[in-house]
Amino acid sequence: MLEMSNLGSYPPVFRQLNSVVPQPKSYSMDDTQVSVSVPTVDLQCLSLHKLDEACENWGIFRLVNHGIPSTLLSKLQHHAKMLFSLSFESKQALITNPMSYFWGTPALTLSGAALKSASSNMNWLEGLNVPLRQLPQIQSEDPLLHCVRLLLEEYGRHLSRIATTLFQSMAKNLHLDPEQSEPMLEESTGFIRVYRYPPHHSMADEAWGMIPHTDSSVLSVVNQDQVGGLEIFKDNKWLLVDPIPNTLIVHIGDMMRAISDDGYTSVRHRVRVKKQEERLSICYFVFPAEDSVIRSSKYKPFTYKEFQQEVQKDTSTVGYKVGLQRFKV
Ligand SMILES: O=C(O)CCC(=O)C(=O)O
Ligand SMILES: [Fe+2]
Repeated sequence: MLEMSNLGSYPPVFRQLNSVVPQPKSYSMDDTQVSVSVPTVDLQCLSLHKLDEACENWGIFRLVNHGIPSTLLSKLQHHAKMLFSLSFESKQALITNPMSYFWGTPALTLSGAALKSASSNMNWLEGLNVPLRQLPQIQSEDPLLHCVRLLLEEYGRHLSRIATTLFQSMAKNLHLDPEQSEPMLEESTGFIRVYRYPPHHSMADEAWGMIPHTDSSVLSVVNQDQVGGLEIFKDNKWLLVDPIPNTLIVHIGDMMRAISDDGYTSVRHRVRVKKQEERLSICYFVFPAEDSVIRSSKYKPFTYKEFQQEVQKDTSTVGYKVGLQRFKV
């Protein structure tokens, strides 16, 4: 029996029973699912060597002892779940500028609206986009939104601390000049995406919550619930990254890859959704200062702003992100 409760909270496109989700051939779901144990990095006793190895060989690691109270993590998950369980129409009315509510794609315009893509790939997700710098401007009368805002503010402060500590250690490992590396991680660019991946009722057993991609960020930090579904591409195989309570998953993004002159990998990843269970994740992304030039031997000098414009153009015209390849020397 399919889990049908609260159907009205899902965007209409996700409500049809027995709909066939278009799955492009290159994203077919017939591969086996094997779990992988990604390297662990301990933020309290940070080993520069372990961190360097994880960034170089994996582009992803599990962060433990990160200093975020487990009560904050569970409160945030709980309140985000409550917010998503409101009716679709209430969410559209309630979640307004500077936040935004979107579904079907994680690619957004600068104003936070879903970006029109040339491809017909449906990402089985709905989300909340939250630019951290603008969070204090949100003065909602709604008690739930107010509570979510306060929790996100506290969570955002922890994530800024974590990203800065990790980036400074990576910069040390890469022997970057401190003056040049400082603007490569600009805390004020940080934003949070809260995603709900609805259960799907299509003919297939599974669907893509998010199709394969690399993140455009310097670093991304994922806080997933216990449902699972995050996969990485390593050694020519897709591998499952199982959830472990109170740990975070850190991805190296494209900007860090360029900053490290391709010394670090930006890992390809995707999210698989299940038929019965919805999944929730809270993700943080941080970038270089918009106009700071990223210089390396592998790429033409470029700013994050130029990179982002290229990604948006490719998504609307070609249908997918080409990314760093566009800037290769
Ligand atoms: O929900 C997740 O676990 C991952 C989300 C993600 O990869 C992204 O937003 O780029
Ligand atoms: Fe991602």
